Amino acid sequence: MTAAVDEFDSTLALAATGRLRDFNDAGVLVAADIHVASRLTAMLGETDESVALACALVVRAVRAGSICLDLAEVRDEVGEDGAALAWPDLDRWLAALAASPLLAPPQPLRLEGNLLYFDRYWREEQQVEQDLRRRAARPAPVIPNEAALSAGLTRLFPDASYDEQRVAAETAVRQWTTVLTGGPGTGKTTTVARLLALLAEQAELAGQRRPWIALTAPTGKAAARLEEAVRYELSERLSTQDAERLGDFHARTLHMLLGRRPDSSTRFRHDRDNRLPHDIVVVDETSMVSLTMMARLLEAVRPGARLILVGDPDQLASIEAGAVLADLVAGLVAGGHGEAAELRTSHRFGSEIGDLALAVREDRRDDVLGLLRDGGERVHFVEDEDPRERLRAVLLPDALAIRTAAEAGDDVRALAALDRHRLLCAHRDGPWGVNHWNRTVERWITEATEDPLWDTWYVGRPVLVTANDYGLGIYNGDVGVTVRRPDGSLRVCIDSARGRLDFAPGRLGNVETLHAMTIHKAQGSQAAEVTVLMPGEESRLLTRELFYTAITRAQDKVRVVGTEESVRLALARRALRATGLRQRLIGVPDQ
Ligand SMILES: Nc1ncnc2c1ncn2[C@@H]1O[C@H](COP(=O)(O)OP(=O)(O)OP(=O)(O)O)[C@@H](O)[C@H]1O
Repeated sequence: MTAAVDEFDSTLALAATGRLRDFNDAGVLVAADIHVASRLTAMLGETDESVALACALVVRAVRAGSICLDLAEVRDEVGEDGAALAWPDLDRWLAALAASPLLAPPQPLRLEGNLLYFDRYWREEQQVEQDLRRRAARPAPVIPNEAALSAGLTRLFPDASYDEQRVAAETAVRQWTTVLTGGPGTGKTTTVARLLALLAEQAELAGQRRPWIALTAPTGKAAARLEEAVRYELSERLSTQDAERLGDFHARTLHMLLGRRPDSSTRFRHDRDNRLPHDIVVVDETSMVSLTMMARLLEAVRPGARLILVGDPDQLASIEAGAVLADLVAGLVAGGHGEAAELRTSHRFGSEIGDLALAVREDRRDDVLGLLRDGGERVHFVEDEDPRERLRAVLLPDALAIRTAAEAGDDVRALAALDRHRLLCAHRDGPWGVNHWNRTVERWITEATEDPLWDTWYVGRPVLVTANDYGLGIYNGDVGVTVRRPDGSLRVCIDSARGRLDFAPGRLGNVETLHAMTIHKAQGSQAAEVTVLMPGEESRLLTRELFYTAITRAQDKVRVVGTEESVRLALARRALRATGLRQRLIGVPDQ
């Protein structure tokens, strides 16, 4: 007996036949993968089923954030779902592809070893590689006076606690492109601020003008944090002379720095023909930069400008395709194109969160569980079978504090209350998802206040902006609170990169309630306290990178709610993405 087909299941391509149909029925391919493959093969007259399958699997790979499909690995990567399927023999598959019209001009697909790409990503990867190689091939920056550099390094990185940072800064001074990596609180921003002071001093010694600096990050929130942290370091910790040498600067999102164009979302005003004028470009949260944005950035940076890419390669990669930072760290060094500068020591208060992050990163499972269970004041593990009461005790007081401040029209206090804590979920739906917990917190507020919260917009509703709105000046990732004004009307106060902005609720289209948020959306932001809800053990999203990203959002305290099994599973599963950039930079052809 055959299983009944659900005609309304949007993942099923009912018109598909043969192998594509089998892969669709097994849940490996969805309808969209098959539609793209069917159209491309039909347009170019390709009749070989294995080529259509490869094409559909490339769409699937890109959907999951990969740049390309690794034909040799895909069967293992699909795992159990594909165990009973008829996979093509690798050599025959490669031969069929090599002979396919899809790989003849205009070449919608490109084959590189075992890696199959859509043309666009192949070009972008090639461009990133070539631009990086070109930058590495330039003569190293001239150091006007070695003794002065040494004195500057000692002055700005004075004692043993700065040893790692001093080495990183010296590495950066001597090359055009630097990748500065480190986990939470390892002093990346401190190093950047002091490195900028050092570079400004070097420019002065060489009789050059004050360097023109661009500070940027993929999100408005991350850009604002970078600017604030660099400003703090310069004004509170460094000399007036250092601060004056640097002059004024503002951080902007990468999109804003490159200059948006009304006619394109992937092309910018600054490109190879109209380079950025800056002498130093610092990019924070580089793990969130997609391959496409890295390609656009590299073509826009002047060859003689320094590029400093800062980030944590162990975090989740960009939402869009690519794993650029991790590829750069592995590829640049192994390919001999420059040194990565790695910071390992956490400097933030008690280092429990840093220790936990390091144990997660290094997959030391027993240590991770030990730290979760005996992590002291800053790390908590909630293993209750039903954690609702414990969560209520944490979440409701915060929600009520936001509401009280919002009722009083005090947006500053409401936003401060909102920033105190974040509840992070892996999923949007399901019992451990954002939607469920947003509703749960709203129900608790109703029970506590007897306000039924009928309307979408209520006093104290915290919101997350989910798309850039250049007209309003608010960006994906900005957060806000709905407050009552003295005339009784509701306004939404948003903490944006341009300061606090205030809108009538009706003007905001792309926002969602923020009693809980997904870990993916929390990338690039931090809160004093973070509670992480581990998803059920069957969740495919549960990976080491997801868990690491979640716990490293916490500045003071992290609470993990889940089971030992869910933690062990998270550590065991990797969110790996297929890309060819690492191998290209190393220069070893794929096997
Ligand atoms: N060498 C040092 N000695 C003592 N404290 C330091 C040192 N370097 C940085 N710090 C302090 O440690 C804290 C974290 O530093 P910083 O913000 O530079 O780290 P980060 O790696 O940028 O952190 P994030 O996780 O936010 O990206 C700051 O309070 C900073 O002042």
